[in-house]
Amino acid sequence: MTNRPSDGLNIHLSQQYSGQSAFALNVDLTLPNTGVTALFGPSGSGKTTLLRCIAGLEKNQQGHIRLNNDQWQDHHTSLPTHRRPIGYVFQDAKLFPHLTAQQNLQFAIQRADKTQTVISSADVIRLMNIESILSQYPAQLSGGERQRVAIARALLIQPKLLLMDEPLAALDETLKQDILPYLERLCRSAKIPILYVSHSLDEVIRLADYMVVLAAGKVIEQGQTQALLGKLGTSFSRYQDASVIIAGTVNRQETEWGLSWLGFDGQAIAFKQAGEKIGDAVRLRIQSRDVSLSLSKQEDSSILNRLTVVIDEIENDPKDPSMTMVRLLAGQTPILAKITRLSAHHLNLKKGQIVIAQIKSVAVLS
Ligand SMILES: Nc1ncnc2c1ncn2[C@@H]1O[C@H](COP(=O)(O)OP(=O)(O)OP(=O)(O)O)[C@@H](O)[C@H]1O
Repeated sequence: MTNRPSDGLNIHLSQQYSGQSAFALNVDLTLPNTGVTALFGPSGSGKTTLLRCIAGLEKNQQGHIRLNNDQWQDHHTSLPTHRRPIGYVFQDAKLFPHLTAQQNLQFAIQRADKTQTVISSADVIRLMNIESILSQYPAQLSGGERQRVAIARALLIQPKLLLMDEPLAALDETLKQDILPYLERLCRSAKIPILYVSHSLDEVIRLADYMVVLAAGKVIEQGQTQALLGKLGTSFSRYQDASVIIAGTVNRQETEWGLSWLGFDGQAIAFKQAGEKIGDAVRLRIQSRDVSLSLSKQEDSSILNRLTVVIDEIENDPKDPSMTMVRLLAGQTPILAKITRLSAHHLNLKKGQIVIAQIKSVAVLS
């Protein structure tokens, strides 16, 4: 195989562990060179191993890794970890315990690639909101604060690629919710690609532009987050909380009722106000179990959101004979509705049919 220079992160890797686990990682991926790519998959599917290979931390890894035109590894050579321009954030913060937060950051600044500035110290401190804790030692910080310092430290290395391995996994639910907005701001503003390992569909939906799903060391699904979540027959469409993302612009507000409307693909959907203004770009999460279907607009229903949609595909749930998933298109935007097979039969639902999607509840993502 010939390797042509290309944009993005190009990973062609195999790594084998012998012994009891006998695990093999085999991936061939070209990932976007901006935005967040989530590595998703069950425990033991190889997500951490893949990150470690990219970082050059695994022995015996075979293949090539290239970011844009920089070759980190090929069949002949492999850059040692310290020469790969990466920032790495682990589950637990791994700060130096004998150094203050400020000194931990200073350590990164000294090691930084002086030829490029991804982010300034001032910006990172503001983005992670750590100004007031800089003089503290790690033991004096909460888990969430430690993790924010660890993320800042990884960025101040001025990496060309940021690797994040379940950065929220060690935090309780409240701390997770506290730190997610910082991560969101970072992910939206960073000019470098971020590879983000997570078990949590919620995190992935909020943060990732692109997704790669691993199972038993192989890539089983990949694509733009919005498109992949809106597909049938994937691991996501069979999730208990299968969801889609609707992205659009706020075009109406009724503050008296505490509601905003998101315009997308010629339609509008109401959601609970969450501080957004007219003209803001917002993404909403819609769970398939919150979508019901009717053949006509029921004006006497309490449900506000009634979208005119076309049935694109119908799939019976292979694990639950009572349920059916229906893929709908609102313009070009896919929406999934999880309904009973009996209802689908009674309504005689067919591909191409125009129906009304009634959406009960909508979560604001950003
Ligand atoms: N040093 C090692 N020696 C032998 N087997 C290993 C080694 N490191 C990882 N493995 C095996 O490789 C497989 C993949 O592990 P990995 O940690 O990459 O999975 P993961 O998807 O990140 O899992 P989790 O979500 O639980 O962190 C597992 O079966 C694991 O036991």
